[in-house]
Amino acid sequence: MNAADHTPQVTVLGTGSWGTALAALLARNGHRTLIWGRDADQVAAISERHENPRYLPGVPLPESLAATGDLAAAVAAADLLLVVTPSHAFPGTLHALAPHRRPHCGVAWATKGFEPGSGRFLHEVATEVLGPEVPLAVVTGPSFAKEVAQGLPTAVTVHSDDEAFAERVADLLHGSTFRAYHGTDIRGAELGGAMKNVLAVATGVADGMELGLNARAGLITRGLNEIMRLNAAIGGRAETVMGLAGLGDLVLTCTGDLSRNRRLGLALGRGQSIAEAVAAIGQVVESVQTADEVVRLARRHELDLPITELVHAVLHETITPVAGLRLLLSRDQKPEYE
Ligand SMILES: NC(=O)C1=CN([C@@H]2O[C@H](COP(=O)(O)OP(=O)(O)OC[C@H]3O[C@@H](n4cnc5c(N)ncnc54)[C@H](OP(=O)(O)O)[C@@H]3O)[C@@H](O)[C@H]2O)C=CC1
Ligand SMILES: O=C(CO)COP(=O)(O)O
Repeated sequence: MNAADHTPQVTVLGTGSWGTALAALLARNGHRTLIWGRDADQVAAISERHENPRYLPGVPLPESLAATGDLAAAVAAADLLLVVTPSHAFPGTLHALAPHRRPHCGVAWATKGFEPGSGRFLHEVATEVLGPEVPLAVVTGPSFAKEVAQGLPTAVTVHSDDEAFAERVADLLHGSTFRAYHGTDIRGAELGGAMKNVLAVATGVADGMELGLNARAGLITRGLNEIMRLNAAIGGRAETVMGLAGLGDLVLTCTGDLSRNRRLGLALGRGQSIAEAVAAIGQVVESVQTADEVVRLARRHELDLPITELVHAVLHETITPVAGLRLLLSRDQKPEYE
């Protein structure tokens, strides 16, 4: 965004619930905003009816929000790109945008997760695909798309190795009901956003089994401990875990029924199958893939993360939720902090 002679053009990639909510926010903040989606019907609905009936039904979108199905043109027009496709589509989205990106255009993403199959952080994927000179940032924190789209108060955080870029992205998002903080711990911020999705399945399972509020609080707190330990191992900052990207998003996702990851856990705790539950949710449920990658990362660092391991085993159907929680409760007594 080096163009002093025009207001910056922001292109959001992904017409799912979060991409649409963020694009609407940017447009309402007065920025020239274009959203790209792969589904022609969704693009037409956003352009013509100012609604995304598939992902945010009933929520009016600003008329100033433009939509397109032409990825090359959408990227070529952008001074800032905001990628909001799911983690499984993230590497493909970056490869698709790379040839069309203008040299000054930084890339941010609001995707939560890791590269499937390798466990690489998304900023590592982005650096490899785009090169080390491109400013990169992650937008993360406790933020249900529906509430943001409805204009309800929300706080997020934007992290980048390039502090000025993090601040610029946060500036574009910040508004009267949307507080955007910024920081420079991209690893810790990405880790928190990914891990909370896995831990939300565990609290969902416990709540689905009606194990009570004590169990829920215990799981959230011990889950936080798992984020703290893995975060220390990967070189993230401790304060990131205690902030919006860690504790904030963990609490939201473990307790809020708008969470798809929590809802997956609730369904499993009530005896439904994973396939049934995911189909009923009808949107991306990142934990299904992220659990594999967190376990891979933890094992690489020789860390024992029992709640994460339990969710991983439940999602692979190698243990039932009931047997898994019994196993968790029967673990040896130990100090609270190691
Ligand atoms: N929803 C929320 O409240 C929040 C979500 N996030 C994160 O944002 C990311 C996106 O999630 P969200 O918007 O909620 O997901 P949704 O399930 O609401 O939407 C997913 C969107 O991604 C599109 N998509 C899927 N695969 C591809 C692909 N290969 N290329 C292009 N587009 C693709 C889908 O298109 P199609 O309809 O054609 O399948 C759909 O538009 C996730 O990582 C999530 O964790 C973060 C914070 C809040
Ligand atoms: O990341 C989110 C809120 O911050 C959305 O959580 P779910 O993907 O579980 O719905």
